[in-house]
Amino acid sequence: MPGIETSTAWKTLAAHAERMKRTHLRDLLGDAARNSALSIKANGILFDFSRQNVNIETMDFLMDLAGAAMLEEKRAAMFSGEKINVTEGRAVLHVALRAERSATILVDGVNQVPLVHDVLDHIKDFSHRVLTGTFVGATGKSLKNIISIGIGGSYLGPEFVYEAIKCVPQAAEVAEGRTLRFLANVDPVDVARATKGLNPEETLVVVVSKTFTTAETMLNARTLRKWLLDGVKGTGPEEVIRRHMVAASSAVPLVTEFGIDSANVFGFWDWVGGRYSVCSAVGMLPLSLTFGFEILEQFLAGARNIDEHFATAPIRQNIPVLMGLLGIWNSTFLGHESRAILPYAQALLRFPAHVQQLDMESNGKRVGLDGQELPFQAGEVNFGEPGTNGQHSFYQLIHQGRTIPTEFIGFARSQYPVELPNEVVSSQDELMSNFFAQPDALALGKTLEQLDVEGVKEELRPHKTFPGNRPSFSLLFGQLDPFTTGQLLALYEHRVFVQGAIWGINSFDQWGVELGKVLAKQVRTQLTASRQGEKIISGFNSSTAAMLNFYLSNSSESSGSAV
Ligand SMILES: O=P(O)(O)OC[C@H]1O[C@H](O)[C@H](O)[C@@H](O)[C@@H]1O
Repeated sequence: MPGIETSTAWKTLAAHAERMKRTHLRDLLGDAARNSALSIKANGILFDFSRQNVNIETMDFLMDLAGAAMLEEKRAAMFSGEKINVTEGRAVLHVALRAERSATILVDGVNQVPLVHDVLDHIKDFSHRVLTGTFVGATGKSLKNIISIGIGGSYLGPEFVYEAIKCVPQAAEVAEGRTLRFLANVDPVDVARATKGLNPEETLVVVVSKTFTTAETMLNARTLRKWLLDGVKGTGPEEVIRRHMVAASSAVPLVTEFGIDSANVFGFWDWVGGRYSVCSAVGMLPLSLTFGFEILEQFLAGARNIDEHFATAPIRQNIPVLMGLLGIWNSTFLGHESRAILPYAQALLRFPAHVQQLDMESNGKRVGLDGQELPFQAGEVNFGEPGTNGQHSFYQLIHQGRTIPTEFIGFARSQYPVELPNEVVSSQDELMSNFFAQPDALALGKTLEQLDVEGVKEELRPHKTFPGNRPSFSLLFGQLDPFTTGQLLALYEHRVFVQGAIWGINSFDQWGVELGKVLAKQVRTQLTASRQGEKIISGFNSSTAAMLNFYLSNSSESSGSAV
């Protein structure tokens, strides 16, 4: 099939983009009919994209592009369990992780949904036993601390959801007196941070790894196995591991080889990509052990709610489809290479980091499905911080430096309202005043003439000018709770799918992370030899060899300061 760039829809959009580059959001936003057409309400969410550099015609052309890319057919293929991850021969079924018990999704003729619910039932039962003190540590103490070891997709999603849900009062109540910490980095400092102040006798370690071979995770798992064996006395090592270590993995034989009881392995399947695995045991296990399964069920229901919307809503009214098409428009047609994710909710502080992996590992590709080099760039640089913090940090660049499409995520109600008697607004209204103001500041900007009228000194006017015309969209929800957290997760997962489908790439492999791992193996071998007295560093270019020499000669305490 010829690349999407050969389609009429693509060429029409490319020509249209040249015209749209000459329009300004100041003028576009003056058209109330346009604005109301570029805003939809669905599933309790308001999605306003009137501050994108688009008019009604642009949206028509983008719909044509979706048709030319066979977006709806590709979406149906994903939902029906076709092996759309062609380079790995796998289905892509994170939607099955939150499917209703009664649903049927076949892979190789086998319904996967009952398998999903078996594991969910197992998690429900196990977390209930831990939370009620029926399953206890080897010395009889209740397991009130959880350390979840995992990296990449086995860490970022669960951490984002943990931070979001821990701010929900009902969840905070269940988690009272409990600790959940994540250990991702192989930096020994992360081990120290994760274990600091915890009693191993009261700690359950959850090893989360799809492959159970990831170097960092396995070293951290061995490190914490030793920490447990050193710290839990009076019983044999097998009992200590059986009582204090469990796993979420799709590689059950490797887990049992490690020493973890097969009864305490919570499986998932090759059709769950790491960065799409939050709704599998990867997230559900550590989070249920902290907040209880019932709260996590609401999270799954939220994700399912958006799955249904994505699968069935007409594409013009379909939030992830619109988000994805606008992503294509901004990056491919208008040339904006980055985007900023700005949740006006402190509880979403780790959401941008999750989206970073989800989007950049999925769509940061150089070839199409057919292996041909793409004639355009795929993927964007994603970054972000909660508002208003970001405003006091990098918004300067967004307002007056580069043009970076921004994504504002806000909530109508706070979980912890603060209303001081002598303040003009509540803290939530103060926060949201910024949420509503920033998109207009970016879109409308401020002209020299306005500054003149305001009496600003002439020499300062250029410095105080805001060009405006900087696109953004706004997603507004009722309240941040487990359900809306699930909705948000699924919206962004499906947006990634839409962009990958239009670009014609495989969003579900990640060969780009392999080369560095292979080279690290070579360095590891050299470091082992050097530590055993081998004087010669070989097999590296002179730059790496010099850095290794510097590292080795400064790495013992007696070698003093490195510089
Ligand atoms: O879950 P694991 O198999 O340990 O993988 C952890 C992570 O490492 C890999 O290198 C990939 O880049 C990620 O997509 C993955 O999530």
